[in-house]
Amino acid sequence: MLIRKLFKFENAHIVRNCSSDRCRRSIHGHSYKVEVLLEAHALDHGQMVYDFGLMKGTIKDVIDAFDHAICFWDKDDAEYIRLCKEFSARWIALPVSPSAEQFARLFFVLIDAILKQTVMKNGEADVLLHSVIAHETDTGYAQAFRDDAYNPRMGSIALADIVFSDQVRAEWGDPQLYDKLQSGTPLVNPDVTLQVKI
Ligand SMILES: Nc1nc2c(c(=O)[nH]1)N=C([C@H](O)[C@H](O)COP(=O)(O)OP(=O)(O)OP(=O)(O)O)CN2
Repeated sequence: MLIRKLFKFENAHIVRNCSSDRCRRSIHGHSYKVEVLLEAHALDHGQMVYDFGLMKGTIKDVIDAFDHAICFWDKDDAEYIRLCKEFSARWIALPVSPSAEQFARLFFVLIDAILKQTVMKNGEADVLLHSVIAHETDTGYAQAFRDDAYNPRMGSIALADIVFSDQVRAEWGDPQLYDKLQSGTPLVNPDVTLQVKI
């Protein structure tokens, strides 16, 4: 069974080397919508694949980091990168270009790491990230599956190569969030008291 939760953020970028002229050499923004699809073959004690409420913890925090930020490819022109950092407190350096395709892959890698480190407390069984859909506009989206996220032919994405500005990190409920994610620190879900014996 699949469940899906939708997240939203506003973000600015340039996508170098693309065919669309407006896209490749003018900073522009999008109101992104990100669909996170989780898969399981059994249900938790609440008879859910994974409580939507739990997805509003670390998963939401990581996606929200991209809100009101500028993203740039770390291979972009050094002066452009310097100016992005100078004029925007919220910036994110990426190891890949910020196309819809790469956003879908980036979020897959980030959320996959979160789920792998999450200590589930309510009987959740084999919850896996199925795919991530990144809507760049109302009419265009990309969907990344596991094979895409870790496909070196599409560019390698390591957590250490996604760099969040100090301002982005400071605005997290837990400013150590990304350090914890990189070091494999367990992310423990809240304990649950069962009202009905099973
Ligand atoms: N496959 C992709 N194609 C394009 C991407 C992308 O990420 N993946 N990105 C862009 C630009 O960022 C552009 O801003 C969006 O392009 P487009 O869909 O053409 O935008 P419109 O606002 O013109 O959309 P309409 O709904 O068709 O008006 C370009 N291509």
